[in-house]
Amino acid sequence: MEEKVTTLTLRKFKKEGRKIVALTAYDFPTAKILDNCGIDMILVGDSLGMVVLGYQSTIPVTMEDMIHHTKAVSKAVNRAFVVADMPFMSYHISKEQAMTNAAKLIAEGGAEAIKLEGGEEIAPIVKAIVDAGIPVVGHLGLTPQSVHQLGGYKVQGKEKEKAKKIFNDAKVLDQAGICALVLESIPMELAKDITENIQVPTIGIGAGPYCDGQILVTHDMLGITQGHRPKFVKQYADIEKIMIEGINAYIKEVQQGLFPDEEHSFSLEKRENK
Ligand SMILES: Nc1nc(=O)c2c([nH]1)NC[C@@H]1CN(c3ccc(C(=O)N[C@@H](CCC(=O)O)C(=O)O)cc3)CN21
Ligand SMILES: CC(C)C(=O)C(=O)O
Ligand SMILES: [Mg+2]
Repeated sequence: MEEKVTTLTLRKFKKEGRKIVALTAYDFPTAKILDNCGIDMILVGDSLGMVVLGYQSTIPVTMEDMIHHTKAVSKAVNRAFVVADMPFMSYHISKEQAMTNAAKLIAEGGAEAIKLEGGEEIAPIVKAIVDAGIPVVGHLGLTPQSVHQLGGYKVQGKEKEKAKKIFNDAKVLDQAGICALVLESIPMELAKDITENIQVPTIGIGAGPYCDGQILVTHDMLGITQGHRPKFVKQYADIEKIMIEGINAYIKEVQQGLFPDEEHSFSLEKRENK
């Protein structure tokens, strides 16, 4: 197995121009498969709410949800860098609350870093968490926890002034000590500019090819997302089709009395049955 991925590895990858490959996971088997494939970073995203809990946004996701799923993921992972999203309003009320919640995701959840959304306005909180010894990943551009303020899941930073603000936020977060920065749904030119002007690696999602790494929601790229899939997603497999085939075959065999057969049943006589 390749060496454990740490914050130092991420920095080294950026320097060497080796792309950082990231995906999301919310459960033990998925995390195990991603880790065995050699994915560099696994994010327990609050997209959990939309992808596996059936919510309309990431806003209802709680600290309890995040700890629960982070535990499952961290138990599965040997090599990848495990990052957990801080959920909506878990880092805004006070520095103390933010630090307590970050600590829970690390100590109880087993994450190695936490991610939070926002720029300059949350930089003091980022710095406090980093100073406490917890690696922090930033997240700029389309920040889904602010969906109501943004007026929908729209591309951010298209206007010159907005782009300037995002660039400045990236610089401020870099200064505050983040270990990586997620850039979501921004023009590729802006992502390139940020990537070339901060010290830590950028991880893009809908942010073009010039980022130091890429992330997607695993359910989107494997084709099991129910409902809307963002435009920036490329689908690499159709797992839903495979699931439907398997489930339909099972339904048919049970209805026709073909399953279970002798091979999958126990009997008093045949001792070799497991
Ligand atoms: N399944 C899923 N995939 C994700 O990537 C994802 C989530 N859920 N939930 C949390 C956030 C929300 N994200 C989203 C959600 C929707 C769009 C979206 O619908 N975008 C429009 C583009 C709008 C525009 O042109 O400005 C699209 O049509 O894709 C984008 C990102 C990304 N994250
Ligand atoms: C889309 C990624 C970056 C995320 O924040 C999530 O999965 O929650
Ligand atoms: Mg998120």
